[in-house]
Amino acid sequence: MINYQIRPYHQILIVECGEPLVEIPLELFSWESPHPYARLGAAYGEYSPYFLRQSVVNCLIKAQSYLESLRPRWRIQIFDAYRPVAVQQFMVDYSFAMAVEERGLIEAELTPQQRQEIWQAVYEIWAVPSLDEKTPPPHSTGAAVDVTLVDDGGQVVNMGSPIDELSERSHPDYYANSKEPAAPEYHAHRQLLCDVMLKASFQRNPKEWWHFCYGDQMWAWLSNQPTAIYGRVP
Ligand SMILES: C[C@@H](N)C(=O)N[C@H](C)C(=O)O
Ligand SMILES: [Zn+2]
Repeated sequence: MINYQIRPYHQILIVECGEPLVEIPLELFSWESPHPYARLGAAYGEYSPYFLRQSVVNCLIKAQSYLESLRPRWRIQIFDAYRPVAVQQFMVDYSFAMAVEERGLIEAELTPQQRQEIWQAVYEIWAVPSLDEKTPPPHSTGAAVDVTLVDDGGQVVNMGSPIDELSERSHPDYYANSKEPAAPEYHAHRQLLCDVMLKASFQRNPKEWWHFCYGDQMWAWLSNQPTAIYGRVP
């Protein structure tokens, strides 16, 4: 295994609590249809991407209600939630192919160094599609959710970078010290999202402004819990 694929949260023991995956009550939230990864051809099988563990859905409902108390009629937009390992693999491969194309390269002609640099960029933000039960990708546990905000006029709020961008702009505090004129606005939006999610017991991925979790290994690691309560959904 290459170094950049090892995550510190993978050392956390999983004591699976057996809670079911349930459908997110989408009427309370904003969401995209068709789902962004399904549109690319990702196959979800038995569940849709809009499923999460029961307690995670409860937290998400709390976050929505905190948001409304601060910003009436604003909505949390659910970009992605449950993701089978096969979809994780599909998106990692897609992301690699896009990164090759953006660099003006051809996959069959990549040097080992180019290949390694691109995989490193991909795995900066994507979890490895591991089938090992001790190291599940966060979304395959039904404990992770990628979200943004929609304002009272129904517009997606500008966070300064799109979800899933392979760049430093994805770092939650990227705009905290930026000189860009709109930086304070972007940072405030990211903070608002983070505040309502953390108040509802989620933790935020230190590398992505949009990824939040409750009950998985990343959450346990970030909140100093001895164990995670959700492993890969069977
Ligand atoms: C890339 C993003 N959509 C995401 O979900 N990243 C985390 C780390 C993951 O792949 O689980
Ligand atoms: Zn995520």
